[in-house]
Amino acid sequence: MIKTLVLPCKAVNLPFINVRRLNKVKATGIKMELSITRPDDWHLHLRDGDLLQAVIPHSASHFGRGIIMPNLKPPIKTTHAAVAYRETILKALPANSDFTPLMTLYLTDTTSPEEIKLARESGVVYAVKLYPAGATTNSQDGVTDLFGKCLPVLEEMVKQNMPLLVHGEVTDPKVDIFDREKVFIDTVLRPLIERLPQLKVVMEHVTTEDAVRFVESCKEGFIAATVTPQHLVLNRNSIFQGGLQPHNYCLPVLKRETHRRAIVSAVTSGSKRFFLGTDSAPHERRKKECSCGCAGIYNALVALSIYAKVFEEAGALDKLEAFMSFNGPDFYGLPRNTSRIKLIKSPWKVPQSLSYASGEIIPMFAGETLEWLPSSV
Ligand SMILES: NC(=O)N[C@@H](CC(=O)O)C(=O)O
Ligand SMILES: [Zn+2]
Ligand SMILES: [Zn+2]
Repeated sequence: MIKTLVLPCKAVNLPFINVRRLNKVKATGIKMELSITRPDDWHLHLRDGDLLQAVIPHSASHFGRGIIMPNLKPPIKTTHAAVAYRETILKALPANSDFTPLMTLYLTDTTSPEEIKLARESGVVYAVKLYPAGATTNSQDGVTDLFGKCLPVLEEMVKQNMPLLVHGEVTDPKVDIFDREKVFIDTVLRPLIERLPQLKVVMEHVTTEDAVRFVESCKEGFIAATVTPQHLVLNRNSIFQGGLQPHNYCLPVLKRETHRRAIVSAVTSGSKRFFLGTDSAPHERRKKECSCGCAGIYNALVALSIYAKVFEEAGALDKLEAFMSFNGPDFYGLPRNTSRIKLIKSPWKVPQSLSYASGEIIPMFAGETLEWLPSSV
């Protein structure tokens, strides 16, 4: 018998659901289903061109809204560009999708306070993204000196109540890659918050116990963090398991098991400071499987299944909905979604690869069987 743990749900269409499989589940009476408020993705790379067309149905089928990262080539540095990119995304959405892209601006050394006012007035830009120059994919135009170049902009962001989203790693090549998040907290984030305590900051894709402790130590409602599926289920061994695994390479790089456990404890504790941000970051296969592969894991297909598994294994399924669907909008001051989705405890196989016009994408956990199937209601 199927056991519904939460409340009744309205229909949503998820294109990759296999209805025959669903019927089989019901027929054989496999376990349970969860009904939860439709989640949002507070950290999403949708790219542009063919890749956008290929990936957008996956996110749009699961999520109500997505914070869209601005690290395109060229980056989305102005409100004008953000408005145009939003239009492109809306055009690429499947028919009948009501997915809402929440746009962001890419902070540079020369972003003006005026641009922040324009962003706020636009009504479609919800945050500004800090990429330390050289820290990650397409961050070349990022910030070289936050305190030296960006203080007037950050002060305007406080006035406009515009959150700063942070890729929290220093770029000094002398700092060990596994320590870059911790050093960033000590040398940039803590001083920033002391200087501008009213600034809202999201520490994106936290990967260490240090980051978890730091976020927990800050004032609730001002500092929060997104957490990816990969940093909840993989540790740094996964990058080297049986040979080099380019599809498990992302930034900030996966860390030790102790860090992974600290992140799991934090999110499953029920703290409001942590919320879902997949950091789904597609790259064409040849850009991952080459001598200098790109950082980024494509997890849009599997994210909800993985989050559910993590909360289930921690005995914290009752906290899953807040992490997925409440903490994010509450932090951003936006309404929670009103529609619902189901997660059904039923095995499903992740495709080996996804073909699209310019090549293929290898999804996270390609070819593996996962347990929780996101479903229409
Ligand atoms: N996370 C990643 O490894 N890559 C992201 C950039 C980012 O979020 O840092 C990308 O755009 O590919
Ligand atoms: Zn990042
Ligand atoms: Zn990202």
